[in-house]
Amino acid sequence: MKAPDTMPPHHARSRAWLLLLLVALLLGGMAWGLSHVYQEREQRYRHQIEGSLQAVNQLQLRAVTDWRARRMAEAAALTQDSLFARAVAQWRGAPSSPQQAALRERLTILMEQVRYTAAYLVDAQGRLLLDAQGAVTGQLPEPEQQALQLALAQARPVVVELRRDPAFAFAFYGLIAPLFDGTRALGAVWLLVDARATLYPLLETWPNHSPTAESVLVQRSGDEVVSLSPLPLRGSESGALRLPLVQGGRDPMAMAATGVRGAFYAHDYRGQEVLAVASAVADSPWLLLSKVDVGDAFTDAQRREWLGLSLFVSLGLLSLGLVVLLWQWRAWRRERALKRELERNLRWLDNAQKAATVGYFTYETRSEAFVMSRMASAIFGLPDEGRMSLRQWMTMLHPDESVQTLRIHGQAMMERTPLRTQYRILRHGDRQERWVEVWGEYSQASENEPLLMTGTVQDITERKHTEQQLARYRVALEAQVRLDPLTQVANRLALHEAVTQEWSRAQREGQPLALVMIDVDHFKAYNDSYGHVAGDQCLQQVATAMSALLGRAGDLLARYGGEEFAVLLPGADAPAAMAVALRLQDAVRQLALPHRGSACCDSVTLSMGVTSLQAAHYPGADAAQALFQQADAALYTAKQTGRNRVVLFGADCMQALHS
Ligand SMILES: Nc1nc2c(ncn2[C@@H]2O[C@H](COP(=O)(O)OP(=O)(O)OP(=O)(O)O)[C@@H](O)[C@H]2O)c(=O)[nH]1
Repeated sequence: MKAPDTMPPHHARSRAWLLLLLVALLLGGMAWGLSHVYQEREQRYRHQIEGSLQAVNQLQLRAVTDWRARRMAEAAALTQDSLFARAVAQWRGAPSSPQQAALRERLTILMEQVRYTAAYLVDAQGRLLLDAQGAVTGQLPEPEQQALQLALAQARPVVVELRRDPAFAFAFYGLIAPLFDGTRALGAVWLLVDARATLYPLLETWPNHSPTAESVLVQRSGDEVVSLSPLPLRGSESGALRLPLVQGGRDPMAMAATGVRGAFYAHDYRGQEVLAVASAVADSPWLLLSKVDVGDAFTDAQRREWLGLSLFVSLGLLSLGLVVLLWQWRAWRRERALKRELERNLRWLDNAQKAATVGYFTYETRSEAFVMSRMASAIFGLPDEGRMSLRQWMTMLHPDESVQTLRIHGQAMMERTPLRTQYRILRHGDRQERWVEVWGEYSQASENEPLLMTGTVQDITERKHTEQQLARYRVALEAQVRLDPLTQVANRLALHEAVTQEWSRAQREGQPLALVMIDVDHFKAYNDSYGHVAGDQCLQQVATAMSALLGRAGDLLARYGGEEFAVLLPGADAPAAMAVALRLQDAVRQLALPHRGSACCDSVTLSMGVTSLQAAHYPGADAAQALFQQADAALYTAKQTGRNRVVLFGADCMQALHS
């Protein structure tokens, strides 16, 4: 099965960081771009707003200047009106009603056409003579009196600047137009303009309605600055606003009075931050101040700006959201594919575990707990909960192997070597004894991470049973291989192995080793007399009798071949071996097996050759052959010297040995 195409965790982590960095850079770039655009546009709007306020100011300035010029021109025209002057001179010389009526009419026309509030004819001393209604009495107020003298002296109209006078309920603007009859000063016409009617409306022309916009005419008066026109934002407060220049600070009126011109920012009499434009009205002491609250002026611009920006930001966020959505969607799809792959693999692994009865587990050294797969839990006879504590596991170990198992586990953990072990457990639930084989490896992701062992566990109970049966069978088989089938004593192979083994031991321990070679006398004749089957039985009886006699550990009776036997006697010196041999001979004699074919006796007899060697005197393994040769030579001598006897190897046997 193809493994899912997964990415190593550190690669996935670094990719996530890279992505985060990119997003941060993108957002940072966007923020920088936005603030840059915002600042630039704010600057542009600021200039626009300042420009538009300046334009309004200029417009109003032009209107006010024109208004003054027109007034002056009209006054000049009156001064130049020689007909009117002559009429005044005649009326002064000889006052008559028709002439007075003509003069009144002229004054009325003047008021109606040029919208003067009042027009008085005064004499050269400033006494009031006539107005549009008729004759009047009184004296020019002081400022007008001074203006009259100046006008008469200069022979041209003189302005009496806008002011309030207790005699009038309104602020008024006055002009003194001197009249001359030739070079004789006749007096003057005092023209009064109610500023409310024609001047103030000029300051209310604003292209855009702004609740905080206002224009005001101001004039410096000594150390003060005085408002000449109403301030709508002052509300109900009436009268002129007077502001000492030393306290003016950043008041726009004070700043204008001290020479600031153009657009500037200030704090007005309400304490509001305002954008103001100040300009001087030509040929007058007036200053025109137009202002608007900064907050108000910029609100609209900001609203438009924010709208633009929010559209931009919304678009940015929308595209970012779309990218994130796309990314999420792709991640979700990839995750779903991986999940499916993982589920397939887990199913496959589960099936594989079931088929192989292999479970997998993880052992966490920090929590001292095994986290196990379903199959591993089943092997340990636990419910399908997937966890087993170290203590729980230890109590399951078979008492015979628990120490060794713990030692092997501990060693693998200490040395970080692969763990390969088999041990028995006693399951708690069903009390069954099971064999398990565990393969595991310890690992540690980093210094700070806990040591972890992952591995597999397999139930090998059946395999173990089979192995044990095989072992038993093998032992039995091996025993069979070394057993003589007829007599059930050891065969020649077993004898040779025993001789080699005992010879080595005898050499190590410095002990003697004795061998007795035994031959049934005239056995051919026995077969001939009683038959081969009887011969077999005879051999069996002889073997059984001799076997019953040998009781010492290590003593071995073997059938050497045919009717020949051998007895190996570890630790027996020559006399001891002789004694055993004689007892064996006696045991067979006592069987009293009839043997009519024997030339030496009526019953079955044995001939024996005995030898005992001190192994230390024969270095080298092959020297064991000497044992056989000597025993054989002794047996040969026994046969040669009449049979039914025991001969100890000695000098008399040497000839047989050599032959
Ligand atoms: N019944 C039986 N006879 C066997 C067996 N093995 C060997 N023999 C017989 O034992 C006889 C041995 O004869 P020989 O070697 O001539 O020796 P012997 O007749 O005993 O004469 P001596 O040894 O000189 O006393 C042979 O006839 C073999 O056939 C066996 O397993 N069963």
